[in-house]
Amino acid sequence: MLELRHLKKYFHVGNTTTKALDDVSLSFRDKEFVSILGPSGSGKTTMLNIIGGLDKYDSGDLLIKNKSTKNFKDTDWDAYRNNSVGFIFQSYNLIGHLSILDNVELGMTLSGVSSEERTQKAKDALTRVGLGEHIGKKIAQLSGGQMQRVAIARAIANDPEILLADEPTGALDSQTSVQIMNLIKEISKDRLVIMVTHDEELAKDYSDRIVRFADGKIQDDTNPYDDSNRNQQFNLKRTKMSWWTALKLSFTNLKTKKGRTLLTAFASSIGIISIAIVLGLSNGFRIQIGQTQGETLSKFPITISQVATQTSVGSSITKDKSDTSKSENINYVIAQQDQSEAATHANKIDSNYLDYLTKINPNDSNNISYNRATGMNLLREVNGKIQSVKFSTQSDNGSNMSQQMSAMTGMGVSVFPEQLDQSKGNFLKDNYQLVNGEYPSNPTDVVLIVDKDNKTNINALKNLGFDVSNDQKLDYNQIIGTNIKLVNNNNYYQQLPTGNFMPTQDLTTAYNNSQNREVKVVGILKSNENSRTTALAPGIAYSDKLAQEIIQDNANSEIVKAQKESDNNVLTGQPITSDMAKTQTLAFLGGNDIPTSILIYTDNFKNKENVLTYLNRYNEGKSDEDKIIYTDMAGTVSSLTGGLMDGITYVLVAFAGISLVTSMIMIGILTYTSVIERTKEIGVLKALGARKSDITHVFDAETFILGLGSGVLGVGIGYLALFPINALLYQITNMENVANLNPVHAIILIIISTALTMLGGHIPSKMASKKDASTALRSE
Ligand SMILES: Nc1ncnc2c1ncn2[C@@H]1O[C@H](COP(=O)(O)OP(=O)(O)OP(=O)(O)O)[C@@H](O)[C@H]1O
Repeated sequence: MLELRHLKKYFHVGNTTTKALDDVSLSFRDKEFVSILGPSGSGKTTMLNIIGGLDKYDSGDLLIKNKSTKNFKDTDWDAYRNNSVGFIFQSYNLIGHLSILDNVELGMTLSGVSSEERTQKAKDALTRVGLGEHIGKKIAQLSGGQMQRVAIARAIANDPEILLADEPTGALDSQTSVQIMNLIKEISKDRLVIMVTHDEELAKDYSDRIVRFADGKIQDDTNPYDDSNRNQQFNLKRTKMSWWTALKLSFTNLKTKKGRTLLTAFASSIGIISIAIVLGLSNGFRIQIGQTQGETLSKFPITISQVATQTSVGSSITKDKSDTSKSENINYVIAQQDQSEAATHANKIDSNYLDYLTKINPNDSNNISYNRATGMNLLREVNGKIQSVKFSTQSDNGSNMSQQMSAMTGMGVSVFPEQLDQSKGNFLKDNYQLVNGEYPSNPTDVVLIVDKDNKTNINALKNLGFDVSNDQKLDYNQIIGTNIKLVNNNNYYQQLPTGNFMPTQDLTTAYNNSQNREVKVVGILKSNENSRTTALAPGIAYSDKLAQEIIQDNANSEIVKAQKESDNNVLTGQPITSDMAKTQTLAFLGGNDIPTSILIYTDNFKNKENVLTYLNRYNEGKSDEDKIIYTDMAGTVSSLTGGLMDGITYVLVAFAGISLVTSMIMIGILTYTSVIERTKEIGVLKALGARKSDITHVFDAETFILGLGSGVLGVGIGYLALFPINALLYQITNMENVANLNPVHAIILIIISTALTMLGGHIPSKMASKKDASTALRSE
């Protein structure tokens, strides 16, 4: 069965060498009860450990069923310990945090015996050792003798061929010792039992054979055996601990020290808590800033006018850096263009550029509004009388052209933005709420914009033909449904014999012309409370489509043709002095479809950046003269806040991250302590056949539980902490629910916490797995 051939095991400590086994040769029968006797330190335990595969020999050979173990790998030893050997120790070596049944089942759990079978076997073994009635007890509730019985049950549960007992009665009174010896004696009937003892009497009374040891050598053998049976087969079944067993072992272990585990989980969750709060705050602020950005930016669109001021173009105005100091030595003056004059730039907006703008990515900006200097020939019937009206907030009731034109340029225009992608929201619906009527659906639908108190510009109403005085109230239905006829140039202007044109005197005929378009006030809108956009000024607002249709109608009208040919204004007869003035006059008459200004609205800084990049790309490779210069009033402020927010978040997360690393180190220390505390358990597990990696798993499982626990705890507390933080912020800033933790961030944090703690605990786990089984078992 077992044969030791010239086995040597020396221990070297400092300069001294202890010959624990000094050329020991010994053979054992398949079934016998052998007692090893000898003085303390003679090498008995060492031999037992080597036979059990807990310790390695230096030289010689150990043959198991005639198979040499010289080339055994760790996994072979693990399997041998698990399948073939059962251990009984003087100090029982039970795992205190497991139940009696779990202790007995542990070895079978390692070798993958099914759960029913191993419970059955464990119960059988416990019955056999006389503990059938005590199965429900905890280890700590047992007497010494009972503990040793559990240990014996554990050793024989899987029916090993060899039972190794190291002073099994050493800690028991004589009466209990007899009971235990009887039990072992009975067990030895069908297997090899090797027992180390100091007790001569017990050895003589119970064993079949006594081997005496002294100084690592065999002194005497009462019943030597010459192993001649060479036909025995030796087979090993590999062991493997499942993750579930590892988790269970660690979980029950953690349960025994609840207080410490909870405190540790809490301490290491502090890092997670702080990161959760920082992320929640920055996430919330980001959303708030996003909203504010949207609001601010729709107030400050990117503006492209026919005449631009160049302050926004870095390259155009360069400062002379050199001549700042030596003004005393200068004897000349410098002629220089006026700053404001130098800063103006005529943008050559043409159909090319307009095309380019329609290709802006709708995700960056979906709303572009065009202001055209087109005049509108509008007529309305008021109290049975046809009168000329207009969409303007100018007070002058006359038809002064330059005033009309100026009303249509710059901020506060009354053209609502065009959408590049109709499917992506609706500027009016998103930013304006309906006070009455409906949102416009046709190009000829116009709306009246009012402020939050339902006030609108009195001139807008007067110019529409309403006879109103300041603070007068008008019913919604007086305004909604107002019909206005839009007359084309040919039907509106008549040519005088002088060649000049003038509006027709017969307004009724013009009003009733079937070619007229019918414009209708369909709704009253005010800006959403949370949007606060003021893109549209109080007064009438209409779509750019309407302006475009007018231009289409009038592009080839008589008056436009005449104006194109004439150097005089065909309405006033006055000479036109500049190209600019001519363009403007033509535009007013509908002879020019180039907008006077274009406003591009974006929702946030990133999109705005993208749009600006897109606009800059148009200028690439163009001469200064041909460049189109835009104005971005909100630009500087916005990039500043965006960057600042990012910066603050990074710094705070970095600080919080430090505490995360601290907790990782803490978990490392804790696992290390746990490894020290559980050294005995590691020894037991190894004695039962656990592999190195199984031991690592047990401790990895422990850190996994801790990491997951502290992650969940941290995120949970983080979420809770956001409530008082939000309440505080509400008091300070009046903003509701600012802090707001993204669930994705929460999950990532839990994963990070688990991963980091496992990382922190992995080194001690590895150390644990490397622990020498015999040393581990010797530890107290
Ligand atoms: N890990 C070790 N490192 C150094 N020396 C060791 C180690 N293990 C055992 N020894 C030494 O080897 C010798 C044999 O020890 P062993 O434990 O086998 O003796 P023993 O006969 O079982 O003694 P006891 O009856 O007191 O248990 C002793 O001198 C002991 O100090």
